[in-house]
Amino acid sequence: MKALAGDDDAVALAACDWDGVERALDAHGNAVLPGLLTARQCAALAALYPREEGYRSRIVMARHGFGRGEYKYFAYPLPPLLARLRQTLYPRLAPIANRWNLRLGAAVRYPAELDAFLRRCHAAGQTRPTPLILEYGEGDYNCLHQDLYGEHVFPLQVAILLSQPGRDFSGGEFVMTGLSAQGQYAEVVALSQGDAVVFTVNQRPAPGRRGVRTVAMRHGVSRIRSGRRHTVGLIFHDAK
Ligand SMILES: O=C(O)CCC(=O)C(=O)O
Ligand SMILES: [Fe+2]
Repeated sequence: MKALAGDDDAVALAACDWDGVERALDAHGNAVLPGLLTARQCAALAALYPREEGYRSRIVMARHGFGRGEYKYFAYPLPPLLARLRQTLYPRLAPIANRWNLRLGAAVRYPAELDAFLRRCHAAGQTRPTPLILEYGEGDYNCLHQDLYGEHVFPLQVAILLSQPGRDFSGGEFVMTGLSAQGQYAEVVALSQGDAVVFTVNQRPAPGRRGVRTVAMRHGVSRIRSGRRHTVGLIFHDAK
């Protein structure tokens, strides 16, 4: 077996400025992990899209009112790189998720390891894997949404841009909105190929006039102006 520590993504994760990530998540509800994947890893993942095997379902977004474009949910076992990233990202994010719940007055606490959290999901009937790969062509977009799949929700998720902006596609920006008592705002998260964005699934705490304010977040993708854009999404809770 290839040594975990020798893999590019493990090195990239270890090199991340996790204090900076935590500060950005607290301030904005999203944070970029630059260069999480190499161009070669991105290309290898994007090349999985047209394959028949390895998936549990394919969703044509326009059929469900989700926007335009399509995506596929991976089946278990996940591609090894994605399984490893889901396993190694989770323990970095669980302490942040727990601190957020404390501030929001939510009783749920997340175990330190992904396997323990997935056992909780599976016991509640959330057994279907949620990691996914998306493909957008010219004119496609992803409506603002929240990836909630049942009672158990891990409050942070990750998306990785596999395509190179300017070369493979134009437009197609990752966007987030936040809604609170202080109004609604929108944010564009600039990503390069191989960058990951960690972002709020549902609600996040923010400083308010009287203590903590709850900000309800949604994410989506603006219209692809030209070319083709692929992303991978890592959601930590499984689906019913
Ligand atoms: O394509 C994107 O950048 C966003 C995909 C998405 O909605 C997700 O990963 O949950
Ligand atoms: Fe999503």
